[in-house]
Amino acid sequence: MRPLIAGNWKMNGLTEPSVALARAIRHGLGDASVEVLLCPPATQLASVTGIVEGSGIGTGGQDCHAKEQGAHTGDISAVMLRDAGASYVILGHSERRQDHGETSEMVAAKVRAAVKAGLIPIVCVGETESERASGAQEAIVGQQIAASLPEDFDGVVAYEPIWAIGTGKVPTSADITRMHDFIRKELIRDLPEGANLRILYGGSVKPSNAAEILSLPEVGGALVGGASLIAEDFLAIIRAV
Ligand SMILES: O=C[C@H](O)COP(=O)(O)O
Repeated sequence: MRPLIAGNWKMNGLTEPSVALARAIRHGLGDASVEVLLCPPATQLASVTGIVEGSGIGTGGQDCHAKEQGAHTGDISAVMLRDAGASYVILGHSERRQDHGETSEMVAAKVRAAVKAGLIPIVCVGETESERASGAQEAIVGQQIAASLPEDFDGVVAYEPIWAIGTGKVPTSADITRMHDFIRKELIRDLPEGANLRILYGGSVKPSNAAEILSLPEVGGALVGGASLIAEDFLAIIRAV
C-alpha cells in the first residue's frame, strides 16, 4: 500500500486561503508516489474537493455524527461528507476526545457510520504526557483501540501522542516503532487477510523530521497538522517519503 500523507487543517481556512493552499499543493505535487489527502474545515470541503479533482489528491472530513440525518443542530453526517466529495474522515482526534468529551464508544459509532457511508475512517489514538511518563501508553492506546474500532476494522489508525501535537516534541524513532508494532498486533488478530491497514504517525511532523519518521518500516504515513497549512512544508513532507 502507498503511504498516506494527510493534512488536517483543523479549524483553519477561510475561502481565499483555502483555495490558494489547495491550488498550491495540487500544482506543486508532481508525480507523487504517496497518497495525499486534504482535510479542510467542512465549510471548505466541497470547494477544495473541486480544486483537487482529477489530481489524485483526496479530501476528507475532520469528524462526523453517528447518525445519517435528523435533529442534530450544528452536526454533519458521514453521508453529507461523502456528498461533499470526501473519501476519508478523521475520527476520535484527541482535540475532539478532550474538548468535546468524545468517548471511544462514541468514536466506534462514528466509525460504523463512516464505513456505511462509504468513507474510510482515520481513527486517532494516543496517550497524554503523564500517561507516557507513567509507562501506561500501551495500556491507554490498547483500550482506545479495543473500544473505538470494530473487530473487522479495515481503515487507517493514526497514532498521535497528545503531548506531541503542536508542541514540536516528537517521540524517538524507537518509541514510534514500538507503539506502531503494538497497534498492529492489537489489530491484526481481528483483521481479515489482505486488509488495508495503515498506521500513520501524527504529532509535530515537519519537513525537518519527516524523512526519519516516514522511513520507519512500521509507519504507513503521517497525519500532519500545522505543517499542512503551508504548501511548501506539506509538499516537503510528501517528498520526504
Ligand atoms: O491531526 C494532526 C495532529 O493533531 C498533528 O498536529 P501537528 O502536526 O500540528 O502537531
